[in-house]
Amino acid sequence: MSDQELKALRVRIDSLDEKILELISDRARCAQEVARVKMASLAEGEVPVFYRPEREAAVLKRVMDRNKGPLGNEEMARLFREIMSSCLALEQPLKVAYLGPEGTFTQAAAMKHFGHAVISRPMAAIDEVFREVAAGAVNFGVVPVENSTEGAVNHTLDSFLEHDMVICGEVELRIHHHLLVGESTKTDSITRIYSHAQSLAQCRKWLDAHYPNVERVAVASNAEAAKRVKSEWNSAAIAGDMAASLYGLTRLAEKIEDRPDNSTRFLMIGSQEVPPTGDDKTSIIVSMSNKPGALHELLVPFHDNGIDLTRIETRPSRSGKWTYVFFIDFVGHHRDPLIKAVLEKISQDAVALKVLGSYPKAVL
Ligand SMILES: O=C(O)C(=O)C[C@]1(C(=O)O)C=C[C@@H](O)C=C1
Repeated sequence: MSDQELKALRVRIDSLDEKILELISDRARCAQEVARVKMASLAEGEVPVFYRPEREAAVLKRVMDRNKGPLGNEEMARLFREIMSSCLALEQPLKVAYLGPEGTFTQAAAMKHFGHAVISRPMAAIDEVFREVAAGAVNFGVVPVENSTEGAVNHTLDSFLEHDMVICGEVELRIHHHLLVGESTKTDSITRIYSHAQSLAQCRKWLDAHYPNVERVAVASNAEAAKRVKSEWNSAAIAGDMAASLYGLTRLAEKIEDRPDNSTRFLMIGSQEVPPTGDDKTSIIVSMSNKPGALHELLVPFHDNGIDLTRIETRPSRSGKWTYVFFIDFVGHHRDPLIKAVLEKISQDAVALKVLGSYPKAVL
């Protein structure tokens, strides 16, 4: 390519950037107008709802449907995700609590869902995220709920039994783990590997093969593991990209998770009900009386009405010895007439039924 050609292409890029800049500014002004309309149409004593997950899901889907490339759908949606995040921040800067410290996968999930224009607050434990949301100190919380290799995150499920929360979104993240070391680590003298217990479990086979005799130390989070190795010459950490760059660590080995499709699902929790989008999921908690056939009785209405169950998890109820509650996720919104009828049928047989929320299926 000649210098002349390169110059001409850059002139074109500059002119396109100017147009994009103008269009983004136009869009941002529109969002400001939306905020004004939302404020003007409030009834007496009503609180404005600026964040609209159902609309955001529709915007991202529309972008993906219309995208002709060469950028991929995910890439394009990510760019629009950030534009929308900045537009919303003009209306109302969202405060989001997540399972910290900084650099965790939960932080990455929060950014993937809300974009980077939110005010984010790391919390030391899952229960603290719930409490922060319940206290109204933040608008939303982000917590992990299940991993494709290791299963349910029980702390999260149990927290739903203790707090009244509405689930208003979900996001899935591919989890890649790396073996990380600090500048002063002597890589041939590693005697200790730190990580969160779930991550150590997700890399068990790799560790057995490569570091069979090295002590595995479970710590509160992967980011905490990364922080520790920075100052220790004989240890390594298992953590992801965010923690690696946050603490300036080097990847001794990349993508060491045992299963290449290792993913974690995260939930957005708050107090806001989300209207139907036509492509939703619902989460409920049900407790049945402790008698034979109770689970069968619970599942029949779903089967009879062709409702797609995406997950079922059992946890001790905490209100009696050997009594259990079921956490169930299924496709549909609790306001859909068919789902309404099924939930009514179940509540006739159940000891208790609580809808945790209906929310758009993860778009990104
Ligand atoms: O449509 C709205 O209600 C808006 O506030 C605009 C907008 C956007 O930028 O598209 C911004 C924030 C909402 O969460 C959804 C969409």
